[in-house]
Order: sequence, then C-alpha cells, then structure tokens
Amino acid sequence: MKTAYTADQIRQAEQALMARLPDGTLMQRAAAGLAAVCADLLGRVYGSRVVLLTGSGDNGGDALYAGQRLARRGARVGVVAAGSKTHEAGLRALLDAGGRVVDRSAIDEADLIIDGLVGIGVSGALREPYAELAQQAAAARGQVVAVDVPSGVDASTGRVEGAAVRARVTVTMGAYKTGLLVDPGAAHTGRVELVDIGLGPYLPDPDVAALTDADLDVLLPRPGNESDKYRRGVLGVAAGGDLFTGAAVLAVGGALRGGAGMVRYAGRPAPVAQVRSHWPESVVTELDEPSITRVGRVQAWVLGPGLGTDDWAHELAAEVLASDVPVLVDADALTLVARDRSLLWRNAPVLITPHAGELARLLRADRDAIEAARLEHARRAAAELGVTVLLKGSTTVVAEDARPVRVNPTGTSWLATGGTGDVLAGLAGALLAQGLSCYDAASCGAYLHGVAGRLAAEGAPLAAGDVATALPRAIRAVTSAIS
Ligand SMILES: NC(=O)C1=CN([C@@H]2O[C@H](COP(=O)(O)OP(=O)(O)OC[C@H]3O[C@@H](n4cnc5c(N)ncnc54)[C@H](O)[C@@H]3O)[C@@H](O)[C@H]2O)[C@@H](O)CC1
Ligand SMILES: [K+]
Repeated sequence: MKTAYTADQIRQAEQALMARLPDGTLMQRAAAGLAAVCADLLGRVYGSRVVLLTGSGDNGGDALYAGQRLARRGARVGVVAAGSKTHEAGLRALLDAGGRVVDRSAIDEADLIIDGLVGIGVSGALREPYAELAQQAAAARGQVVAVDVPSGVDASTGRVEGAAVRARVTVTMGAYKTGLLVDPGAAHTGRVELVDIGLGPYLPDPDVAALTDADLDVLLPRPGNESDKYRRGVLGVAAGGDLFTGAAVLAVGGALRGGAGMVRYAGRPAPVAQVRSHWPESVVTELDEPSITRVGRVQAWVLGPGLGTDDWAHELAAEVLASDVPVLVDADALTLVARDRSLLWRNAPVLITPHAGELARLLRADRDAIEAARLEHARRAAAELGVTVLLKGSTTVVAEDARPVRVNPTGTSWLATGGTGDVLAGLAGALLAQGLSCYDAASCGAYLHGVAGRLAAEGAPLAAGDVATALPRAIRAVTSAIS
C-alpha cells in the first residue's frame, strides 16, 4: 500500500522529528536524495548544465543544497532566485561550491532544471514571476525535476489553479503527499521518487492510500478446494432496458470475468434476449413485473446500468434495495436515488459508482466544482449518504467514512469510452458477491479495470467489451507479481 499525507500532516511529523535532530539535518537528507536522483538522470554530472529555480522557502533550500552537491561533482550550476528572499545558508553553500546566480535565459540552455519554487508551503495559484518560470521550464529542452511537489500543485489535494510545473521526476521528501496521487496534480509529477528522511515513525494515519499489485494479490478472492459455484459468490444483475440492452451484456460480462461463481441476470425481454445469446453462462430471469422474487438467492446486486428511470425501473430499484445484501448502485439507478434518497435507507451496505455529473445530481452540487476537488466531494458524499463512494474520473477515488480515501493508480485515457462503466459495475459487483467489503471491492475493481484497460488498449482505442475480455489477463498480471 502506498500511503500519502496532507501538507499539515507532513509538517507536524517533520516538527516532531526535527525536535530530536541537530538543525539542518532533514534538509541535508532531502538534498542528498535529490542530488542522487539528479545525478542519475544526468548520467554524467561533470560539465553538465543545471539551473535551480528557487523561491523564498525551504523548498528552495533543498534545491540549493542539492545544487551544491552537484557543483562539487563538476556540474555548472546556476540559480534563478525568484523569491522575495532566498534560503541564505543554502545560497552561500552553492556559491562556495562554484555555483552562480544567473538570469532566466539560462533555463533554455540547461540539461536539468530543478524546481524549488514552492513545496508544501504553497497556497493558491502560483504568483509571478513563478508562473512564468514554470511555463518557461515546460518549454525548455532540459529535464525538469520537481522538489517535493511540482510547484503550482496543491500538495494536500492535487488542485492546480493556473500554471504549474510539469516534471519528468518529482523527488518527494519523507512521504508521499496526497496531491501527487490525485489528478490534476498527479498528471504533473512524472515519476515520483521518495527520499527517506526518517519521518516514518512520526506519521499519523494516512490521508489517502493507493493499492499496489501486492495488495491485490492479498485481497483478491480465490477459489479453494471447498469452493462450488454458490460458495464462490452469486451476483444478481438488474440492468438494461428496452433502450439499452448493451449495458446489461457488458455488466454481466464484467461480472463473469471478475470471478463471480454465478451471475443471475434479471430484466425485460429485450436485454434478456441479448444476455442469453452473449452469456449462456448466466442464469436469466425474464421479468414481466418489477420484482425480484423469482430470481433466487444472491450475495450482492448490481443495480442500474441502462435500466431506465421510469416507474418500472424505480419499483425494481426499490425491490433490489429492500433486499438484505450489498448493492452496487450505478448509472440510471443513481438518477433514481438522486430523485428519492430514501431508497438508500437500508441496513445492508451500499456502494455507489458515479462519475462527476452523476455525483453532482446526487449532492445537488456543481459538476465543475466536483471535478476540481474530487477527494473532497467523494468524502462529502460518503458522509452525507452513509454509503461507500467510487467516484470515476481521471483519478478514480473510493471514499468511505472514517477510512483513508483510496486513489486508483491504474488506468488509461482510452477507458473514457461508452460502456466501460458497465464493465466496472459488473466487476466490482462480482467482488462484492465474493465477500469483499464495499471499500475493497470498489478499490480492487477500479485497479483491475485500469490494468485491463491498459492491456486492452496498448496505445490504441478500445471497446468496452475488450476491457471485460482483458480482465483475466489483468488478474494474472497483478497476482503473478509476487506469487
Ligand atoms: N520542514 C522541514 O523540516 C523540511 C522541509 N523540507 C522542504 O521545505 C518545503 C517547505 O518549506 P516552506 O515551509 O518554507 O514552504 P515552501 O518553500 O513550500 O514555500 C513557502 C514560500 O512560498 C511562498 N508562497 C506560498 N504560496 C505561493 C504562491 N502561490 N506563489 C508564490 N509563492 C508562494 C510563501 O510566501 C513562502 O515564502 C518542503 O516542501 C520541502 O521541500 C525538506 O527540506 C525536508 C525538511
Ligand atoms: K517544487
């Protein structure tokens, strides 16, 4: 598990650690780690041209001491000191090692540009001249290394208001910051290298966490000797309608490939015919009324993809939600629930899987505001509605009250195509039916869906059905990593 923290959490941990160490120790640890990564990137340090962009705070201090270390190894190091003041001791150290103060034209000639403008001390959009320097660095030919956080990215949330540095590598000190894992910030970091400065024992419970392959290997259910199709988990799928038959096919496909022991599909005649012909493995009930009494026992339900929002759909949703098993609520069922929140008043767990527009309707909030602050809104929805929330988007996040938000590290932009959400609903539903909690089913589902998307796309467009087809390969890829 990769854990990340807000700026305040990091600052408190740093203070606790700093109190036990001689002055300046942490900055030297940070600078040593930063210089090592830079040296690696340069290949040959001697004679290379390095430009430091520094602001007024300790982020600039890290950059200056790293510059000193590179200068001692023969790099030609210049500093563009952009702050109202500059870390004094760091500047002296750099100048003593042969570094120079340069003007900003040097940025265009540099092999390596070190962004020490602002770190966790940033607030709001980058002010000038920082914003211009960030843009000039982006246009320059040299590689950009961000110190701690790319300047312009809010370390605690990943928000970016205005210009921000785009780094090849971000060297972060002590622990990951939330803003490095959540878009739009995450899109600015490049590769993230963590430098251990001894903060570990002082860190509180994380703000957010990201699963790794090793976590999936532990969390994913596997059939044992005792398993049969019922014990592996039976999933009910209430999805599809006369208009959207494909949603039913894709959700059932995601569920079957996601390891459900059996999938029971219930729907109207048109989707029933499609599901029967695509998935003879599923057990199908044609509904002549909106009732699930004839469907048989299931361990979880997926409710909503392509279901429609008419009275019939509303009644079926109410029936499914009146059951005593976990329910994943997606797509049209989210519209029904937005109209009538009392549908969610139940004792068994609920996992909702909205994108930003659907969450906007549920929270009666603005879609753009949700896109700009995904973590905050996912948390709010979890608290307000008393459910687990999987908010889909460029960084998919999973929020549940009193747990760190899980941010999904996998995926590809090619997944932004019709029907992939239906596959995800089926997959996460299958994991619920196999006994995972909403929190684990949602985060493992998002993870596998992202891996399957990458495998299916390989740099070219994909169709949603390809993602379902790629799921077994995705499961093999992540579970073979350590077994
Ligand atoms: N505190 C510590 O023990 C350590 C701190 N470290 C470094 O120190 C950094 C934090 O240092 P600081 O607390 O001095 O803060 P920063 O260096 O991140 O930034 C503070 C400065 O930025 C200015 N500023 C804030 N928002 C701005 C904006 N939008 N546009 C332009 N200027 C803005 C402030 O006026 C202030 O002068 C970390 O990110 C890390 O790089 C590391 O050396 C590890 C140890
Ligand atoms: K920075």
